[in-house]
Amino acid sequence: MRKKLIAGNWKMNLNVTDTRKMLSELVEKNLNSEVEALICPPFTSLEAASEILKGTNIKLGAQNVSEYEDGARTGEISTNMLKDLSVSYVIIGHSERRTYYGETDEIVNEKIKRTLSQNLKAVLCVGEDEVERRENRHEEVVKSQLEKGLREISENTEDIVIAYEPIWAIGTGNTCSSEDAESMCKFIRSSVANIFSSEIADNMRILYGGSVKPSNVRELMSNENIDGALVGGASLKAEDFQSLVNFGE
Ligand SMILES: O=C(CO)COP(=O)(O)O
Repeated sequence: MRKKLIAGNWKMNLNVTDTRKMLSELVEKNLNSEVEALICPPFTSLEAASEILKGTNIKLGAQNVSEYEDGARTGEISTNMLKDLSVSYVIIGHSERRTYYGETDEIVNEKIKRTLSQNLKAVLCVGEDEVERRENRHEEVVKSQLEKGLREISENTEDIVIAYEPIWAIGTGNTCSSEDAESMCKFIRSSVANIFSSEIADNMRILYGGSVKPSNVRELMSNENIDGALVGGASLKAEDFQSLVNFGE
């Protein structure tokens, strides 16, 4: 049985003071222990977050990582630097990094290899844009992202999580319907089975992301192939994140 995962991707929001405030409130909340909770703050807040989350069941993640181990890579952050701060998950290949910072499938693949090699969990983001959806090319696009992103990976596949985030649903309030999200997550599971094996696919968690809110999380999580959510805007307040983890309660 796959344990549901609710992950908050804070993106470029909440400075250290705001992080301390939010997480100090969150650790006092009653969260469903059957659901894994993950917070991915900006790099600058990781140390503060690590201190506050220590001893809790709330996991800590990063929003990106370098594909290189160390060295002359100005502005980059390494897996070792993240592990030093008790980070256990890394979001890789988010559409905003692909769109605004030119991250290719090949770079994403290198980042995943680096992340898995360091025994960190990799959350691979895939998803089509509005034109690709309109032209009914969403399965073709996502299948290609999976095949290229997961190329030449054979170890630590249990540390891979997939996040299906249709770009047209991110930050728009235009959430993918529960039926369409389930259909795509089922397609992703089938694609992963072809890349690895049915056993690996059956055990791999597949999240949905794109305007998930406390008001729609329960319906989305009721689907067989949706194992959680990757949430942006609605993850920034402790009360909202508690509601997401408790599936709208
Ligand atoms: O990009 C997302 C999470 O990674 C989704 O963002 P929103 O929840 O704000 O639509």
